[in-house]
Amino acid sequence: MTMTPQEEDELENEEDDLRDMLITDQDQLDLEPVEFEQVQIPVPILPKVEEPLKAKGGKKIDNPPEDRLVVAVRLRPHDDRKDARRSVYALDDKTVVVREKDNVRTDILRQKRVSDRQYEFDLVLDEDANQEEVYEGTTRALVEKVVRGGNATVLAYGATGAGKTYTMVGTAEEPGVMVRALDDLFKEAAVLDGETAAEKFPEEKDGSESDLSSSPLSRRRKKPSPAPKRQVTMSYLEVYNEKIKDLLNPSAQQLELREDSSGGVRVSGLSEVFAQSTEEVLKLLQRGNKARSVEPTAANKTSSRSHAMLQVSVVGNGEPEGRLLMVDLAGSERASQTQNRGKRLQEGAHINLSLLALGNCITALARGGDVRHINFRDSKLTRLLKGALTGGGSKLSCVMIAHVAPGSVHREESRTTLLYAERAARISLAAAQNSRPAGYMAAQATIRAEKKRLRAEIEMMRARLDVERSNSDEVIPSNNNNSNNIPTPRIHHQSHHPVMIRNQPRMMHMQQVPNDELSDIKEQILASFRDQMRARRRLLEVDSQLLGLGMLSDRYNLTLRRWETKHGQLYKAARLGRSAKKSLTDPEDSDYTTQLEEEAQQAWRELCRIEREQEHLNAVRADAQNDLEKSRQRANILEQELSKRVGSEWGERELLALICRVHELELERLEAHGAALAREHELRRRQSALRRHERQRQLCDQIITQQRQLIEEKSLSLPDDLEELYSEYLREVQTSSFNAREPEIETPGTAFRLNLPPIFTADYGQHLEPDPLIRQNPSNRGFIVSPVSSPMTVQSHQHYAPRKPRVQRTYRVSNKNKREPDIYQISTPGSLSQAMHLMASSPRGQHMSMSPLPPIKLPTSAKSHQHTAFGHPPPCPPKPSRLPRPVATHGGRSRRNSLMPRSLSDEDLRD
Ligand SMILES: Nc1ncnc2c1ncn2[C@@H]1O[C@H](COP(=O)(O)OP(=O)(O)OP(=O)(O)O)[C@@H](O)[C@H]1O
Repeated sequence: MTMTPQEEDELENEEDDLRDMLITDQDQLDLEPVEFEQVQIPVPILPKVEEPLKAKGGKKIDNPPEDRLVVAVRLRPHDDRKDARRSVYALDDKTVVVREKDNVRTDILRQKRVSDRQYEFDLVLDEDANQEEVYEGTTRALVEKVVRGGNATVLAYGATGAGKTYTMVGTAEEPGVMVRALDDLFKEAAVLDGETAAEKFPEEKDGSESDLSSSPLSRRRKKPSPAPKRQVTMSYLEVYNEKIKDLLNPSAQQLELREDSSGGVRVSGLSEVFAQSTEEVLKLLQRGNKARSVEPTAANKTSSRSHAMLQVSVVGNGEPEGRLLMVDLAGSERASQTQNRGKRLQEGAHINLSLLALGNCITALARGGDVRHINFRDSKLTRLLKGALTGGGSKLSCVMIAHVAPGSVHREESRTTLLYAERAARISLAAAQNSRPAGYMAAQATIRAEKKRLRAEIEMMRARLDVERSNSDEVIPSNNNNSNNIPTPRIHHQSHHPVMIRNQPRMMHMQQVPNDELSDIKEQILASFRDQMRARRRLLEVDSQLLGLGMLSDRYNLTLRRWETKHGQLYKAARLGRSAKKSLTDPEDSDYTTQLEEEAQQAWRELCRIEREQEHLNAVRADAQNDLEKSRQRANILEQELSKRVGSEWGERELLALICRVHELELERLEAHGAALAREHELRRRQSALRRHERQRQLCDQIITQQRQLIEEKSLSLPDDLEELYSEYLREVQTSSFNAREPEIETPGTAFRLNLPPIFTADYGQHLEPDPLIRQNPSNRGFIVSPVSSPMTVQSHQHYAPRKPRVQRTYRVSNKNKREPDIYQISTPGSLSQAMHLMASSPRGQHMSMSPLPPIKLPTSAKSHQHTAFGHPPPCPPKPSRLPRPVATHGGRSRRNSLMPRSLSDEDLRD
């Protein structure tokens, strides 16, 4: 879908507003803003609003769909005394309108905003809607699902003071959704228990029971069931300033989130209580609400400063556990509006940031993003809601109730809320539940659809053949290999020849049919089938290519995700925004940042290329689809013509059998293609999982290496078990990486017993040179010296030759034992740890402790090729045969810096 410039402008404005509203004083709080990504928002044409509109209430969302997030909007009562004008109206039970300020219409510079904006939702509840109507309209239908083992979520969203807590908690006289839902859960559970009991013990219904009301509830009342009952448990927590508090046990310590192996999140230590009755639940809720962080603000006298989550589970009676999550989100707020200062302002910033994180997830989900790549980790709120927004692998119903205050002073907040809700309405829960990439699903869907169509056609032809056969005494032999038992004629491959079937007398009969006519139609039909096949194959090929591109883009998206996680903003936004104007790379950046930046830029370029390619392939696909449809229609017309023109039943039957066979073969081919696609997809998926594990392993190695260096630097002693663990780790690495060609290298276990050894990475065996060049530079006597406790200092660089798969590292070593320190340079294609290993394994080196220095500043031109030895592994590891190259020097001096060394002789090391 492309947007007009006007629509783009409008979208830009809306997103700016959204951002402006949700981000409070970032500088003051030193919190990084989260950028919104551009999304396409359709701008509907607004019917003229002449009069304040009469809004509707009391409607309900029938049968809330499980495949997408359902959004309802509730308008809170408008207070005419405080604000005479309204800006939001409910047009009908599905539409809300935000009216622009009157003076905006005359403002030429803001022309793009002059039109009023109309928003469509699943349900709109105006200010006349009472608590019961809201509950009935949004949540009632979910309760039954939950009792039967389903999962459902209700989210209350809106600006501060818009009425979220009123809807969810309510008052004693007008209880809200939470209380009503629990009340109904108890009732439903009792009804179902009664039904189950009646099914299990039917005799109890006989006799005196016969006059009872047929209502299951009354049966349950009159005859208590001996069957096991469903039980309702509840837990209630709040997320306040990124801290989780148990509202049913407020004195408990702050709670932590734990992730299980399947990626699900749970709150460890959260109390879960069994509730027996609505009264009991009310008491528990009241107790929890008292413990909730509520403070008066300028916008709301009882402003909830936290997100509250009530989770109710129904267990027992052999049904799977049903769960209903009800969330009263804290209200988004503008710092200017609330006039908050200090603690309140900081609370507001936390609230806004978590809501922004939720907004980002919603945007990504609404765009159909792969769940695996959506960043739910940005806030506790999004981590807790991940399952609710993605289904967590099970069927889910999710309703968002967006709250809006209709007064004109709240216009901007209302617009933001509706924009947010509109985006949420696009979340497809079915897509989100599916962790498979869209490309694969699309390819398999095409195959499925084609197979279905072919099967239907085969069926149809078989039916026609049966009819024809019953009219004749002819028996067409069937092919035993034919899985569909379609009568199969023996076919001559030259299609213009009449088809041969076994029965000779009938052959004689067939030859009496005007052959030219028959052949001509047959030719045309076969040609149209050939066209169909060609178009279908092109379609499948394109799908396959799109699938490949999809997987590739997943890979590059992963890189961007890393960048985004590091910078806390979307890469696209950063590129398009201010920061991109100067440059994404900064000369002050660390090597890791620079490398990540380069990788992200590369990934971005690739993604742009992939997008172009995808566009092209989609056009090809559309053509192929078109061709397929056309040739199908042609074949239909020809078939009809055949029935009319071919007088011989034989001719038609023969042709039908032939087409049947062609279809059947095509069906088999499609099945094979589908299976191959599934295999290919599985292979790619595993490769991608392997890549992820490899990346995790590399990160672990880096972390361990740096930690070991820190331990050495600070001369820390370690507990025995940790030491043992580390030795085991080294043994593991060694076993998997030592090269049998290098028997002279001592095992780390013996060489490093005295000094805590640095890590060497898994590429040790491949890169290590048995005899590295070691040189000393006498001209740099003033080189940095290490602390007294660690007389030898090693500093390292990896020099990457651009576009060459060769890496050369240079290590500088200073020895403070002598009066004037010597500077050595060790050049080896191995890692620093390998160089240190060599040093340590020499008689003198064993008594030295080594530690790295901060990176040496290199000239900017060389910067992009510089990496610390502890940074990422080389992008293209060198082949062993090409490795033994010392760093490039000019007469013993490095081109890159002047610390150029003479050779460190054996004597130096021998001491
Ligand atoms: N539909 C309604 N009918 C009657 N009163 C309402 C309604 N909605 C809100 N109110 C009243 O408005 C005030 C603010 O509502 P509420 O506390 O529910 O807002 P909120 O959205 O939860 O705000 P915050 O995010 O700051 O907690 C309350 O006094 C509440 O009783």
